[in-house]
Amino acid sequence: MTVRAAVAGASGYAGGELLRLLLAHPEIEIGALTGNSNAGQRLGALQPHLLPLADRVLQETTPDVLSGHDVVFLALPHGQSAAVAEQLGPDVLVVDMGADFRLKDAADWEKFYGSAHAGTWPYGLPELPGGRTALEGSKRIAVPGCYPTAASLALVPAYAAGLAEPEAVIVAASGTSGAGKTPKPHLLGSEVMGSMSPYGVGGVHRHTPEMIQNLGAAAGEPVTVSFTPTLAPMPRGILATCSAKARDGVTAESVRAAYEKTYGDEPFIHLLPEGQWPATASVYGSNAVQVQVAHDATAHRIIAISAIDNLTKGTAGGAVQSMNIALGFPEELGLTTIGVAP
Ligand SMILES: NC(=O)C1=CN([C@@H]2O[C@H](COP(=O)(O)OP(=O)(O)OC[C@H]3O[C@@H](n4cnc5c(N)ncnc54)[C@H](OP(=O)(O)O)[C@@H]3O)[C@@H](O)[C@H]2O)C=CC1
Ligand SMILES: CC(=O)N[C@@H](CCC(=O)OP(=O)(O)O)C(=O)O
Repeated sequence: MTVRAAVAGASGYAGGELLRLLLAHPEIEIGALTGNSNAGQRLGALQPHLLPLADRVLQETTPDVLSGHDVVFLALPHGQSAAVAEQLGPDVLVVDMGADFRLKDAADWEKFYGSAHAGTWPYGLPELPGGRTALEGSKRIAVPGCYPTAASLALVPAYAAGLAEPEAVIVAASGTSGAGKTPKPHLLGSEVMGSMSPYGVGGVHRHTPEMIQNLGAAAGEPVTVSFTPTLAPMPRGILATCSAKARDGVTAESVRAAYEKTYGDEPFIHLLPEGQWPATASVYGSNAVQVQVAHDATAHRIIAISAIDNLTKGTAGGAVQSMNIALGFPEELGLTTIGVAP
């Protein structure tokens, strides 16, 4: 069954990565491609790596242009999706790659995003407990943020198994594409190259409530999260170093067993052999997630580290994986766990 998909935000990084994946998806026909300031431009001028689509011209992002598709992907800035989504019929699968529908708590949304909460859609992280069931047959999907994807996949097994105290510390490094394509002074090559720097420090980053939501659901109790993002001099990738105090009686063996049980059958999550550590280079361009976990016996902390490609599993790959589940396709269709090296 071939489905016709439109992509709003096709000129951006998330939209470009999505199109790269959709071009390799055997059941997708690519329909309308839309933009904002770049409407009227050839895609080849904006996304030169997408050769088969080079002569397609971006249209305005309007309900008329987006209607008549089976699936509509929204890769728009925060706060722009709700107005578009409400114009699309209930039979269309709408996959929002922005943040608008990720949070359950309206007060959290208002505090971190500073606007009225649009609502909550099924959350596109199938590997969470109950995650697949929530997506099956759904017509609306909220794709997670890239940092919450990495951090949640690192720590959820520990919380779901009751091994960790409800106080997580997460420090994650992201490549610059996480900030989108719109030019910003702190993203100039001369600012980023050869340097790493923190930002959004002190519990103010907007992904913090999303992590709290995911970890709290897994733990069955509120979990506090201290999250510090850092910017790394690379185009793609997130390395999330996450830790929590271990509960009494927890051992290296019980931690390892919980992660093996949780991730043993997951198609995209690779729990690395003991002694091997995740690296962003290993998941470049792939939907794979590398995870490793250790028990620090001296500090009695669980240390869980994950690596993802922020644009693939962290955005577009997660969107395609969730779409596959919603439409009843094999979950891995059009996605790869094969990276690019060196
Ligand atoms: N980059 C990443 O790693 C991740 C991104 N996301 C999310 O995906 C979404 C897109 O991000 P990203 O691709 O990085 O951002 P970009 O800045 O690279 O792209 C933004 C896209 O949205 C379009 N756009 C901008 N303003 C409007 C508007 N008012 N109406 C309609 N379209 C508009 C732009 O069109 P034009 O160029 O024509 O102006 C462009 O196509 C965001 O919500 C982001 O949070 C989620 C997870 C990770
Ligand atoms: C490096 C960098 O700036 N990263 C972005 C994360 C972008 C992202 O994936 O999240 P959303 O989908 O919620 O925008 C940031 O920290 O704001």
